[in-house]
Amino acid sequence: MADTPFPCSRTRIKICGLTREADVDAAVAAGADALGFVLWPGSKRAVDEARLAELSARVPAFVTRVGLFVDQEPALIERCARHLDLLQFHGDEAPAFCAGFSRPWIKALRMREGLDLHAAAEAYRGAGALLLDAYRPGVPGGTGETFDWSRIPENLAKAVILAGGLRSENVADAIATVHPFAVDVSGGVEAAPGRKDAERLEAFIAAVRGADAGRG
Ligand SMILES: O=C(O)c1ccccc1NCC(=O)[C@H](O)[C@H](O)COP(=O)(O)O
Repeated sequence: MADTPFPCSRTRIKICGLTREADVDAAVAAGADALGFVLWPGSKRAVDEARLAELSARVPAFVTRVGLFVDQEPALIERCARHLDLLQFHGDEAPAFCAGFSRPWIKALRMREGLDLHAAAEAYRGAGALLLDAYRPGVPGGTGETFDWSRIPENLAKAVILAGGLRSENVADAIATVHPFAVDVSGGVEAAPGRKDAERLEAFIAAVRGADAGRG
C-alpha cells in the first residue's frame, strides 16, 4: 500500500453526472461507491430538485449520494440536501460557506496554474476530501480533460479524489501515479453527455479493481 496520509487498499469510485434511472441502477450494480448528481443548471448533465428526489430514492444504503453545486443559493442547497449524503462544491465557495449546511462536504479544486494545494488543504480543512479536476477557463467541471497528475503532492493533508478525463484506459496509471483515496469519472463512462454506458461503467470499475489488486 502506498505511503500516503490516506492509505487505502480499495480505491473508492464515484460515478458523476447521473440523469437516468437506468444509469443509477447500472452504476450501483457495477459496484460504485458514490453517485454524483449535478444541480447546476448550466450543465448538460443537470438535474433539478424533483429529478434529484426521484433518482436519489433509487440509491440503496451504503452508496453515497453526492450533490454538485457551483456558487448556488444556500436555500436551494439545503433543500437538495434532504436527498443527499454529501455536498460537492465546484465553484468559488469559501470554506465557511461550504460548512454552512446540514451535510458533510467536499471541495472541488480545478488545477489552474499556481494553485497551492497545501494552502488549499489548510483552508478547506473542514472538507471530507479535495476533489482535484482539470482546469479549463469558464468551465466549472466535467471537461473530460486530464491534468498533470505529478502536480499532486503525496503528503497532502486531505484525502484526494482524482477527477478529470479518467477512462478505463488511463485509470490504472492514474492510481499508480497519485494513489488517490477515490477516483471520479463522468465523461469517460458516457455514450453522450448525461447518458452513461453500462459497458464503459463496468470496464472502468474493473480497471480500478485491477489496479488495486496489482498494488499488493
Ligand atoms: O459534469 C458537469 O457538467 C459539471 C458541471 C459543473 C460542475 C461540475 C460538473 N461535473 C463534475 C464531474 O462530473 C466530475 O466531478 C469531474 O468534473 C470529472 O468529469 P470528467 O472529466 O468528465 O470525468
